[in-house]
Amino acid sequence: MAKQKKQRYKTSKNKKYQSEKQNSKQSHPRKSQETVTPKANNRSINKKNHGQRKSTIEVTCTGLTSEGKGIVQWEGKQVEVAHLLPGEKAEVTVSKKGRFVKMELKRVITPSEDRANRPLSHDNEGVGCQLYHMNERAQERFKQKLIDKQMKTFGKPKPILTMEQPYYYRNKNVMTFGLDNKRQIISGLYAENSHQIIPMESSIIHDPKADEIIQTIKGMMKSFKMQPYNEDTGRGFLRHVLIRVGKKSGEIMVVLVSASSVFKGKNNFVKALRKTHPEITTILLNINDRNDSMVLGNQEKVLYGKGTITDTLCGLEFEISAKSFYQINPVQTERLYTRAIEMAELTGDQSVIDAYCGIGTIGLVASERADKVIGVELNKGAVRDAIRNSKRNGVKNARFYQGDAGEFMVQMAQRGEHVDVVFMDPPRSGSDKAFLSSLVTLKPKRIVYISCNPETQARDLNYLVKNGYKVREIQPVDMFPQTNHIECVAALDVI
Ligand SMILES: C[S@@+](CC[C@H](N)C(=O)[O-])C[C@H]1O[C@@H](n2cnc3c(N)ncnc32)[C@H](O)[C@@H]1O
Repeated sequence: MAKQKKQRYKTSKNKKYQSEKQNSKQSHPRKSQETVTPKANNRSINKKNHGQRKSTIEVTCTGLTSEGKGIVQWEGKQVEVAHLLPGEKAEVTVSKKGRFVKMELKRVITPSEDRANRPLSHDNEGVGCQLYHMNERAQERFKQKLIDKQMKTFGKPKPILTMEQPYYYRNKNVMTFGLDNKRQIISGLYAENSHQIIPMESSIIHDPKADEIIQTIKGMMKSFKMQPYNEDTGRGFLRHVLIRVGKKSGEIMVVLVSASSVFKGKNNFVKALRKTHPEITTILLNINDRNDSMVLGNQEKVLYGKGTITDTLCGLEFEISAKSFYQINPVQTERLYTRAIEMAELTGDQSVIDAYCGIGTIGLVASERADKVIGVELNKGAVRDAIRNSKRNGVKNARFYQGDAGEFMVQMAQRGEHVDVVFMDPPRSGSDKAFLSSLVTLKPKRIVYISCNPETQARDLNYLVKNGYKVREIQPVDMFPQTNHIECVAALDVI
């Protein structure tokens, strides 16, 4: 049954992009035949005036930033150009505002061998994918180089675990709704560092069914007289739609994020949406009347179904609420957890902590090789999910606690508790002093540190290395192909 449901997702789009590893011998159809006489300097082609100075120039890319943007030297300045690769010659538009220079890629004249075999911008499908323009081998090299550099003081990291089919992998989509300047409803992602919505109908990393449901909702809004929310005026209803897909179970959750709890025509809307998409298993209304950049608010109403979805990971079943953290790439998550648990060298008689445990995934998967597991997590709903997941999978040796992981560790250290192995998987900001200092006081034999931000991970590893640990192994995992994000696991042993 689950297999049947999963196969429904295999639309023609899934077939559009095949792994480049399978096609590596193909020629590069995008290689331009144009020849351009090399110039010593980046030169100006034409100039327009629109209040601010804007012109088109020809440039050569000399390197990459750590975010994967091309570097161009221009008028004594180093300027970043998104989607440009080292060695490439290209036409870019330049605009200047005071001392600030902005360049946007117009046309690549001489493409690099590292360029991916796809159009520069195809219906905005690469929005949010900073490495959309790089082929798979180049992405692998780029990420390996970054992680090698970031971790060099701790030893040489292992080769990054890349994904066989690095497309349509996300199990969660969040799209923002608004009006364009013709007052037409649009859905898309915010542009970098702004709240301007870039409309997009599909993405090379989204689940195609989730993208399809979002387009259906956008199409329904007019007939239901549902207005998108306007952040400036505070008027309108629909802010975002969040979709979660159980890639193995086939279950689908739709969360309508609104600015108010008054949802006129709610029953008919739900009925019409389910009629078009009978595959949706639950629909929720989340009310977010805040002014910050958080997508979800605190209030939640279940409009249809049980309010959660279930999915299978590493052979266990997990129930997931709308607000709980759940890794977005399940294929690579299984590889990440498998490596992390291997690196922990569990023997079955150890006492294990799963810090920042979310819905309990790592701890529950590791539980069969541990004497006992203690999980700690800040998000109340996620802890509820973890306890439910423990029961659901018949795990008897795991306990989950709600609270700040740092405070929890301080209390454990004060009580002088014994811990053998600690898994820690903090948010992007990394861990804090309270957590780290109590960790070294508890002195587990082994620490396995999982992180989606190598910069804060390196900072925290540095603290642990200065306080009695040595790094034994570092394993990067490509959890986020096409983007510049990297996941990394480090195993440390007490000295
Ligand atoms: C990167 S996620 C990892 C979750 C889980 N380990 C997994 O693999 O799904 C980080 C988790 O830390 C939680 N968190 C954030 N700050 C925390 C804190 N101070 N104490 C405990 N948990 C926290 C978040 O709610 C989130 O569930």
